[in-house]
Amino acid sequence: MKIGFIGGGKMAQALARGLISSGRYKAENIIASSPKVDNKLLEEIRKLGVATTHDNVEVANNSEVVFIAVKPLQVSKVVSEIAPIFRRDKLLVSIAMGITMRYMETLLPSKSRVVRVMPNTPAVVGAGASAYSLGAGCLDTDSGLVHDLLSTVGFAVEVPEVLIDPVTGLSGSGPSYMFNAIEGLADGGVKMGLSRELSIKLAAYTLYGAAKMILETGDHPAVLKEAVQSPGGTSAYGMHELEKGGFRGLLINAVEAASNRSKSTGDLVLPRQSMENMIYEDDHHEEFTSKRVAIAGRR
Ligand SMILES: NC(=O)C1=CN([C@@H]2O[C@H](COP(=O)(O)OP(=O)(O)OC[C@H]3O[C@@H](n4cnc5c(N)ncnc54)[C@H](OP(=O)(O)O)[C@@H]3O)[C@@H](O)[C@H]2O)C=CC1
Ligand SMILES: O=C(O)[C@@H]1CCC=N1
Repeated sequence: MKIGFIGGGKMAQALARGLISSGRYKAENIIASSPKVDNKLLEEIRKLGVATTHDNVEVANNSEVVFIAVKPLQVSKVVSEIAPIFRRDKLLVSIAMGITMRYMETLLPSKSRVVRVMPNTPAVVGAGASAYSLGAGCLDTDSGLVHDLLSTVGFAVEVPEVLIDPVTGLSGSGPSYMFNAIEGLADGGVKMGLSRELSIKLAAYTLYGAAKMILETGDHPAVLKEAVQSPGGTSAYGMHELEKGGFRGLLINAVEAASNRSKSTGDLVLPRQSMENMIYEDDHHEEFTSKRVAIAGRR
């Protein structure tokens, strides 16, 4: 199986590393591209034994599975670039936040095989969580193929595309919330006299252990929580403080806000006939935001 990555950044590296270390995919069958000649990220991916190029079409020409691993606003440009050579013997797998399959399908020849995936950064250590959706042009075997590719970096599940934005708000962005949680727990440890180093380690093992218990016992989190809280004990006192601050409500809000942000990023990229109103190649944040506001105002 020949695999290509258009974009050689953090997620492409994580996925390439997983594919290779699974032993199921060979480094010599993987190629990645990025436009800059002195690209540090591309250098990193080359260290894995992966071939690199600055030519996206070369990647597509040499791959049966082409991952689109560029930032959302660059998707239009790179998919349009490879569209002239794209055939049904190739599978396009986009990991870009917010960009719908319908949009990518409009840029490609009809009946192209397109898959949309939302992975997350723990893929770097083989503990990723990915959800994927298949486009209308996909073959019956594509679900198994994508599942096999994503399983090399962790858990993978197929979902309808309408759920990809919520997945983005939860597991796609979730690692950042949890890094903050670890930092906060460690700050508490430091406040109470533990060293910074030990506090971070204890906090990380605590999240890791709690997650492992959920996955391995299959018990509901509420059951496991009750087992920690003895009547009048320390955990009930700590939990009361968290709830006074709206702990669970804040997490719900975070997932909702991030899901909506993913959806609105997709909405920004309108069908092809409206493209002349947009500056796709400019990923400057202010430009992006003001354009979004302008589009929202036109609705
Ligand atoms: N980071 C995360 O937690 C997650 C990210 N994603 C999605 O993954 C995608 C990639 O994100 P991430 O890896 O974090 O981003 P990075 O910025 O690390 O990587 C993006 C890569 O795309 C390259 N690139 C830019 N323009 C082009 C082009 N025209 N042709 C080819 N390559 C190009 C960049 O090269 P250069 O450096 O030279 O500009 C860079 O190597 C995004 O769409 C994001 O939404 C999904 C899930 C989680
Ligand atoms: O915040 C972001 O842009 C990416 C998408 C999913 C997780 N992080």
